[in-house]
Amino acid sequence: MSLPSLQPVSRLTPHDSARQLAASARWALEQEALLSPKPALVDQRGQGVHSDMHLQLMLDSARCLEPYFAQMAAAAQHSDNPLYLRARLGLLGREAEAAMLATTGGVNTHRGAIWALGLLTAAAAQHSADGLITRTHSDQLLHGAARLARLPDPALLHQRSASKGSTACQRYAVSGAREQAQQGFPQIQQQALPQLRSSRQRGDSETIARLNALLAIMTHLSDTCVLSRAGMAGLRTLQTGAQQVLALGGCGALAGRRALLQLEQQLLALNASAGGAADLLAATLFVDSLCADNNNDKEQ
Ligand SMILES: CC(C)(COP(=O)(O)OP(=O)(O)OC[C@H]1O[C@@H](n2cnc3c(N)ncnc32)[C@H](O)[C@@H]1O)[C@@H](O)C(=O)NCCC(=O)NCCS
Ligand SMILES: Nc1ncnc2c1ncn2[C@@H]1O[C@H](COP(=O)(O)OP(=O)(O)OP(=O)(O)O)[C@@H](O)[C@H]1O
Repeated sequence: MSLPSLQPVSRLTPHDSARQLAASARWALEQEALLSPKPALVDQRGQGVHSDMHLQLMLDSARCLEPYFAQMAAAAQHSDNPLYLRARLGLLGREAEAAMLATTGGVNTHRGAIWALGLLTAAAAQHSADGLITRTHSDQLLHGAARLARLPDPALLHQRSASKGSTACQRYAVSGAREQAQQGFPQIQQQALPQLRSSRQRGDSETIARLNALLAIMTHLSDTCVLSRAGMAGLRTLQTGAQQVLALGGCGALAGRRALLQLEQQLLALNASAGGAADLLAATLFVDSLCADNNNDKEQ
């Protein structure tokens, strides 16, 4: 499952580049699902705490979302009215959620990921004028997605149904998936990308670098998946445990790996898993694969 290689730009039509961005978004979701061992999440070892999910379901879900990401990219290429584009993305995002639920038999495999990757795909497409995917800086891409996320979604002006995420945000007075995007994905910018790149630089394998990036996200994220299932005590356990793994040298060090497995046991006991952090890791891999400021030499 290798990263769809970026074609020589002169051969790309706008249609091709929208498809290529969508392929990269799907690739990022697949890489996140396959990455192992992720504490208490679905991975190649098993289901973690998710009795209703398994690896093949995550991969099927990623595949069914690809055409929606392509439509989001195409919408961004063809619209010069930001308000119209935001409305269109909301529509496509909800269609993508419906397709996901139809594919998985009603299981929420990727709701948060559709939101983050949808916005990032659209922002990347805005940088692909005339069909050329311009290699941009990650800050620019994250800020572009944030600008879109801050625009009003007309479908939500009059009614917004309560979600697990919004209920957790209110109950614990924290910000959730919506604010994470509106603020320019601070956990991607400040924790995940720097950790991914510093791990690579010190010679960690790509798998270890990605696991360390996931843990870096966990150290600061107010993950509403964890809050909904295990409350503030569960979130503290996650954040402290992730900090501990990184302080012990990360997942590539023996002490760090032991701490990671210990964290997993704690999360399993709490029935908690960091789905929001997993979504942001997929978004991180997508941004990293597109941006000129990466330093990766990927082993696939
Ligand atoms: C914004 C969304 C994610 C709503 O999120 P909300 O916080 O209300 O909670 P909900 O329980 O529906 O989903 C939250 C999901 O986000 C992820 N998540 C949890 N915590 C966080 C966090 N702090 N940061 C980022 N992601 C998180 C998890 O995967 C979780 O399952 C989304 O459902 C939405 O509004 N979709 C509409 C479609 C749309 O506008 N799309 C446009 C761009 S594609
Ligand atoms: N590898 C993964 N394993 C599990 N969840 C993941 C993974 N990658 C991303 N996620 C995210 O985690 C979320 C699922 O978490 P969770 O099961 O707590 O949510 P829910 O369906 O809203 O709640 P519940 O299962 O309690 O009804 C999905 O929206 C998905 O985006």
